[in-house]
Amino acid sequence: MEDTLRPFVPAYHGVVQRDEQDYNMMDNLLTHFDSPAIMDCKMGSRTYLEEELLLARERPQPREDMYEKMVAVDPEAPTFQERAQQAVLKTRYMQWRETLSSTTNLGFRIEGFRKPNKECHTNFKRTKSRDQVMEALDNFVESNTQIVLGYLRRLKQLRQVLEASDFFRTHEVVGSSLLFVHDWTGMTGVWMIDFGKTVALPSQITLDHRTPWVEGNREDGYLWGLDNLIDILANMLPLT
Ligand SMILES: O=P(O)(O)O[C@H]1[C@H](O)[C@@H](OP(=O)(O)O)[C@H](OP(=O)(O)O)[C@@H](OP(=O)(O)O)[C@H]1O
Ligand SMILES: Nc1ncnc2c1ncn2[C@@H]1O[C@H](COP(=O)(O)OP(=O)(O)O)[C@@H](O)[C@H]1O
Repeated sequence: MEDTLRPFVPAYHGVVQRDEQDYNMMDNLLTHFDSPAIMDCKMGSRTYLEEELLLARERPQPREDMYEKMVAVDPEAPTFQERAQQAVLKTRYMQWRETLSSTTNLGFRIEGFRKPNKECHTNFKRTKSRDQVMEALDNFVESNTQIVLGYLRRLKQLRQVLEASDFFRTHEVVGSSLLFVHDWTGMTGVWMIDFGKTVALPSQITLDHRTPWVEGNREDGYLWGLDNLIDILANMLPLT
């Protein structure tokens, strides 16, 4: 990854083997915080790669585990055929999760957060509207304006860097998260994590990450989501 993005990703220290398993070594982003609050926001308007969609068409592999996860949230969600199979395709499950949450309408969703007292909040599968998202963010920052300002500053810097980045322009970035961290001293940080589904584009394609996705254009809605996230945080500030 290029130099300009380096302050926004954990430093990577290669692969290590433990008990015949490979592990990616990277900096612990929580090191300099004191009892931090942590939030994971999954960015983008789409959470599966275009190549996953093609594969699902060529070799459909219905998933029973995803059917179970689906009915646990909404017993009415499966179609007649899915009910008969007691299984759903991964892309169908992912699309259902996207429309249920704010991924489709805002281009990001809250996956979960942990408060400094270690209380975990992970029940955001149906957190969809602007107001619902704002309420959850306000809970995370405990209505602290200084924390919101710190996050806004950092997110605006990240947006500037991403808009000018050749790496970003030439990669489809799907399922990647922003990790938000703050503590009682008022220190804040935001980093990009989880690049498991970040793929280089063919040389003739570049993305602006804002144009709506239609199959084939590879757009992922990352910057559109970041715009919405910045806008929502800015609207949480008291009027001056
Ligand atoms: O969040 P829930 O509803 O449980 O669904 C999960 C997440 O979407 C995972 O993405 P992430 O790891 O980014 O959170 C995804 O892994 P992938 O990133 O591999 O697609 C899982 O797919 P499977 O690993 O195939 O089950 C899927 O089951
Ligand atoms: N460099 C890091 N420093 C501290 N915590 C991290 C770091 N990377 C990931 N995490 C924590 O681990 C969680 C899962 O990370 P992620 O990269 O999404 O892994 P996975 O794809 O296995 O879910 C994040 O939400 C965050 O809380």
